[in-house]
Amino acid sequence: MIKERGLLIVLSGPSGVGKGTVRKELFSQPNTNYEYSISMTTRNPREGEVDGVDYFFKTREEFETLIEQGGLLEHAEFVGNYYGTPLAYVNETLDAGRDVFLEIEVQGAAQIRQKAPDALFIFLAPPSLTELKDRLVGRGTETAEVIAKRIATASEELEMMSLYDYVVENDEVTNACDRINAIIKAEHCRRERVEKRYLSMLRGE
Ligand SMILES: Nc1ncnc2c1ncn2[C@@H]1O[C@H](COP(=O)(O)OP(=O)(O)OP(=O)(O)O)[C@@H](O)[C@H]1O
Ligand SMILES: Nc1nc2c(ncn2[C@@H]2O[C@H](COP(=O)(O)O)[C@@H](O)[C@H]2O)c(=O)[nH]1
Repeated sequence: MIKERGLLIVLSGPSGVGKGTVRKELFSQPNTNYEYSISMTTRNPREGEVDGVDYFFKTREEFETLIEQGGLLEHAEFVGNYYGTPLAYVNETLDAGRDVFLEIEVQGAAQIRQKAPDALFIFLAPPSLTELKDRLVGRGTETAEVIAKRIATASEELEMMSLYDYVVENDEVTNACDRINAIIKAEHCRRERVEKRYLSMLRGE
């Protein structure tokens, strides 16, 4: 029997909305049934960030070589730094029948929409623009200049919301996680139904 390929789950949304916070909460839950794909970036590590855990930190030269070699499923330049998803890890994990969870910005998500339209696309939205700004400033990890650039980019990012399968408001982290888990569960049920229908059609039933 052919092993069913895993589901590619893409969580995206503007900088500061809480993607990382929600993702960490999802992965801390006992029954999490998907694998996190660690991204590559040329950004400098923040205090406490660990290479190979939070990101694979690369130089621009290393990153550009990876692009040339076709080693990335998607990549984007975001506020002066490259970010990208390693292709081999995603393919190997999906081929093994495991779901893969990506936490990426919107340009990368749009590339995946082209390459893997059967992925599940979830947009994490802020309760308001003011709250988004407050979260970005409150995190305190970027300079005022970088925060301003990220906020300026956020308006364009919010315009991409309608291209997603689902929009989840991140009002409270636990609520957002419950909604995301419910969406993933529903998507699995939907795929099972489609597969059953297809198989019974093949059998001429
Ligand atoms: N539901 C929430 N309510 C209040 N604060 C939140 C919520 N979710 C996240 N935050 C806070 O907002 C800030 C930004 O969150 P986080 O770093 O997870 O965002 P992000 O979308 O991953 O950002 P980036 O795209 O820049 O990496 C953090 O200080 C986090 O603690
Ligand atoms: N297109 C991609 N975007 C990614 C990836 N990994 C993270 N990100 C997104 O970049 C911004 C900035 O991240 P930060 O850690 O500097 O705050 C944020 O929206 C991330 O979600 C990736 O592989 N590809």
